[in-house]
Amino acid sequence: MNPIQIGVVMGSSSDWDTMQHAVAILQQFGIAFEAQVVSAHRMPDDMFRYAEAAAERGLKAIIAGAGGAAHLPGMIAAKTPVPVLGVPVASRHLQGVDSLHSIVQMPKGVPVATFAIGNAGAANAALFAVALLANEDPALRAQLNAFRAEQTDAARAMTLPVNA
Ligand SMILES: Nc1c(C(=O)O)ncn1[C@@H]1O[C@H](COP(=O)(O)O)[C@@H](O)[C@H]1O
Repeated sequence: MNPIQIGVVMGSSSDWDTMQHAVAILQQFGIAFEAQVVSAHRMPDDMFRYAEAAAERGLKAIIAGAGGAAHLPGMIAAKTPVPVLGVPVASRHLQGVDSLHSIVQMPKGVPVATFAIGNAGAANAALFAVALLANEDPALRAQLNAFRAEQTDAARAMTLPVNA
């Protein structure tokens, strides 16, 4: 079996609706990944252990999704040199603006690559992880190029009611 390359973590199982879009992309590209709930707030010791072990375990990137006071991506980034891709999950009361601000406003020196709120952000975080891996993997690069070409064809084929 291929060693796990990408870790997907989220603060709660309630984030799955969003984070499944990251997982779907990783599956589509055949990336070996793991997905689990790890909360900085509710299970800080587990979160520290996960982050501390990530580099040695060979993870190439960690996609971390959380909502509200979304400290998970930043706290993981504080404990590992492995690149952390943060996904703001839409929150019930503030629609994810709180999540976005919590993730994006990291202090200088501890970066988290921050994506858009919600499903598209989750998918893009996974595509970004694929792009990172593709730097060292020509077959994966070809797969990514094919994905992009399909997307271009689909956009070119778009029609509008006014032209029908
Ligand atoms: N932001 C965090 C963290 C964290 O950052 O450690 N742990 C849980 N949460 C978030 O709390 C929200 C509500 O969680 P529940 O639905 O379990 O109450 C979720 O979006 C989760 O990411």
